[in-house]
Amino acid sequence: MTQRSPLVSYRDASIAYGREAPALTGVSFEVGQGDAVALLGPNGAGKSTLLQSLLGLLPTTGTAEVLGTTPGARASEVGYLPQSTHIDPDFPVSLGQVVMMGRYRRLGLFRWPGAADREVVRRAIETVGLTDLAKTTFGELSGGQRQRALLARALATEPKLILLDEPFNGLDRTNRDALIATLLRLRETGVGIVVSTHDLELAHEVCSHVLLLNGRQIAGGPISEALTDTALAAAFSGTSADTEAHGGAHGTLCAPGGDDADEHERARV
Ligand SMILES: Nc1ncnc2c1ncn2[C@@H]1O[C@H](COP(=O)(O)OP(=O)(O)OP(=O)(O)O)[C@@H](O)[C@H]1O
Repeated sequence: MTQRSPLVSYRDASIAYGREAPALTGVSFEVGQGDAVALLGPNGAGKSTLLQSLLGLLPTTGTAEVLGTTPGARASEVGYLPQSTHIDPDFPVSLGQVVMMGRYRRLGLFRWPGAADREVVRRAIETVGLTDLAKTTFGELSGGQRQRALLARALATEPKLILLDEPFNGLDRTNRDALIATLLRLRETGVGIVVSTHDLELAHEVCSHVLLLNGRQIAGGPISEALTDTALAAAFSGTSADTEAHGGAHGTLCAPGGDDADEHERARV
């Protein structure tokens, strides 16, 4: 893959769960270095399905390439932040150790981490702004801090591409701002991002591109062109009257940010 090749290239891709009819069809998009693509759509639209496909976990027909090859083939270079985690908060493991777990994906289980690996882990924790809490037990962190710690764990693999499944759900303003700053920094370093979200404000703040989904791709492209009220109405059929009532292009459902998670609900679609 050359430097200029896209990190992700999908052309008319369909994704199915086993032998069932495809959950998502007609997906065509690219992610270049430093691009961030917001996946928007109602519940059940196929956002998580597309992320699973990018991870190589679901059968995908059509053209589907991640890092120049079949999805899943270069899994250690793709970071993933799932909607929920299985780390038991009572398990006595520090934030730093959780992030080092991510590094083991890159090292393999049988290589002992060296100074360079510890430095990568330190930087990952610094990137998410949790250096002061590196020795704190994971269970003692707030929900938002845990989310940032898990992003640091994903960053410890030094991914070229990072996939995030609704990472902003329930975050307070401080953690939300920290996560946004982290994602913007990652974009500057050339990392590609695909993030599923219900949050239009976030899409505008973080993302360069958008895919509107509802069982199929409704629209896609640069956010300033593709995120129109018409496209939103088509994707969120049933809420189109509301959407139109708020008028204007470029995601005018966005509400100004508030100081707590409740206020963000107003910007959710
Ligand atoms: N494990 C599964 N087996 C079969 N079908 C599934 C499975 N998981 C999801 N689906 C179906 O795939 C479709 C897309 O679901 P998906 O979870 O990708 O939507 P989503 O956009 O991520 O929704 P949400 O915003 O609620 O997370 C839905 O019809 C859903 O029922």
